[in-house]
Amino acid sequence: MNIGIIGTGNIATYLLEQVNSNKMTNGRIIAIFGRNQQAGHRLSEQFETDFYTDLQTFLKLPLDIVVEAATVEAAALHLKEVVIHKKDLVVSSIGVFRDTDFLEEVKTLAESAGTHIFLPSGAIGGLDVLQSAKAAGGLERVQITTRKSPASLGMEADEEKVIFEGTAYEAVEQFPKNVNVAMTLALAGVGVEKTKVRIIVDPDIERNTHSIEAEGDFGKLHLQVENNPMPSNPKTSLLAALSILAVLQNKDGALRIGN
Ligand SMILES: NC(=O)C1=CN([C@@H]2O[C@H](COP(=O)(O)OP(=O)(O)OC[C@H]3O[C@@H](n4cnc5c(N)ncnc54)[C@H](OP(=O)(O)O)[C@@H]3O)[C@@H](O)[C@H]2O)C=CC1
Ligand SMILES: O=C([O-])CC(=O)C(=O)O
Repeated sequence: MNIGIIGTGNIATYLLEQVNSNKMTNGRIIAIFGRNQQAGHRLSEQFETDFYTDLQTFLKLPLDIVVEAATVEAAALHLKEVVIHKKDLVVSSIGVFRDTDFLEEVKTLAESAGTHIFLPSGAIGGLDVLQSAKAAGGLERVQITTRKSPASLGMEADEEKVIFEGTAYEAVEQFPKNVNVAMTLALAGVGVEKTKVRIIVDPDIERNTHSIEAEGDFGKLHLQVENNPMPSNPKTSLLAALSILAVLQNKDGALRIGN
């Protein structure tokens, strides 16, 4: 499997280490696309991969799958092109699908190109439960409370404080680098308007903590993940990078676990 990555930051570097150096999948990252020349050339040398600043040249390579690990803005600019070039796609900046028309466009393009779009579970879990719970309708309520340190939220704070309460749609607009998880939850469950989000800054915690509650005909879900942040970007949890690695490991497997 030939893998390409969009982005030259924290998740991209982690995947290069695990895939190219530690051989944790049966594929190889043969190319990265980015705008940061310095980081791109450094990664290219360190992990024996090619670096491109021109998307069209990158997408002409024999890539089987492209992992977007950049930003919501970069995803909005580049995802459609990836699918038009008939590549499978893994999206990290899932907040981009807050624009549900854009999601429908990318999905329709993938259907006609015969490719697949993977939305990893990222820094949370429970998406299997939500999808099962709504399979016959009957999922009523979904809420996520995200608690992060001031460093993870990129702000100053001396005491615990609720800094946001609203819908997933509003949360992703205001915190595009911190609550992609709210968007993933919304897509798996009851949508961007009905998914409720609370964000708390807490100077006493070190882990990025996401608590999910859901209720419906199936019963109730309570799930809490306490994620270690990544050293090179404390906004991002290690589990988010691991979930992309797991997608790459499992994508072509004969056995599927979970719905
Ligand atoms: N789904 C989930 O659960 C989670 C998703 N995420 C999301 O994953 C994404 C990657 O995270 P992470 O690696 O930690 O972030 P980083 O900030 O470490 O890296 C982002 C990279 O994107 C690059 N970039 C920005 N704009 C563009 C562009 N227009 N074209 C090409 N490259 C661009 C940056 O380059 P430059 O140096 O030039 O700025 C940088 O290399 C983020 O959107 C993050 O919010 C994170 C955690 C959980
Ligand atoms: O990594 C996390 O804990 C969550 C995150 O940043 C996001 O969803 O964007």
